[in-house]
Amino acid sequence: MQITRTSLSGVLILEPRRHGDARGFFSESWNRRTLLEAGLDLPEFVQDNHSLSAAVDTLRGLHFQSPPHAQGKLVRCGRGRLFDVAVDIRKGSPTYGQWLGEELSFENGRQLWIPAGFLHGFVTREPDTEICYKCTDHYAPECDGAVAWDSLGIDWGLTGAPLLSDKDAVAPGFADFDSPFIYHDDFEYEARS
Ligand SMILES: Cc1cn([C@H]2C[C@H](O)[C@@H](COP(=O)(O)OP(=O)(O)O[C@H]3O[C@@H](C)C(=O)[C@@H](O)[C@H]3O)O2)c(=O)[nH]c1=O
Repeated sequence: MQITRTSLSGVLILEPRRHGDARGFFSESWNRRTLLEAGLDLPEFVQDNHSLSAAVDTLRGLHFQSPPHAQGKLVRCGRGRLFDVAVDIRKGSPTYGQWLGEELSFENGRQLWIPAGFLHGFVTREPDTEICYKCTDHYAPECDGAVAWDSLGIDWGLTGAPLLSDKDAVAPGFADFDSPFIYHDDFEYEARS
């Protein structure tokens, strides 16, 4: 398991080992003990999500759930290829309002750990792309929120107009967004030697 820090404290790239053989590969896509041994103690996951986006340039986001149902998400791509985006919305964070994007694909098996306190969204780069993510809290529609995908200057790498949900098409811009999250400095991951 390779764990890599990113430009946003708390957001990590995880690359589980793939055991290839004549049949294909085997990979432990989630193993709490392996991560603990690597020095990473993630919160408990209570819900797994899986969605299919049929068309290229399907864009879902940018989403969050407010406390008390804030969600950390461990994201991977089950099929196809997508560009996954996290935006720091922790008030007082040195990187507040900054975003990062990572390509997650079936091919690269990469995962993105996005703690609570971030917006999350993605755009598909291949047809019939599937995303799978583990969440640290249950779906709570009353705490569900969205920020307009095009209000943060994110380079989504679109090839045409994005396909959006009705909800995402009318989401408020980041300038009008009052984040419910406060920064606290305990997001650093220290690899154990
Ligand atoms: C998110 C969610 C939706 N639903 C329902 C509500 C609705 O009828 C249908 C589709 O919901 P949405 O349009 O919100 O789905 P979607 O736009 O895919 O929402 C997801 O986007 C990505 C970027 C995230 O980070 C997720 O947390 C989630 O917000 O599924 C659930 O039953 N459970 C859930 O956990």
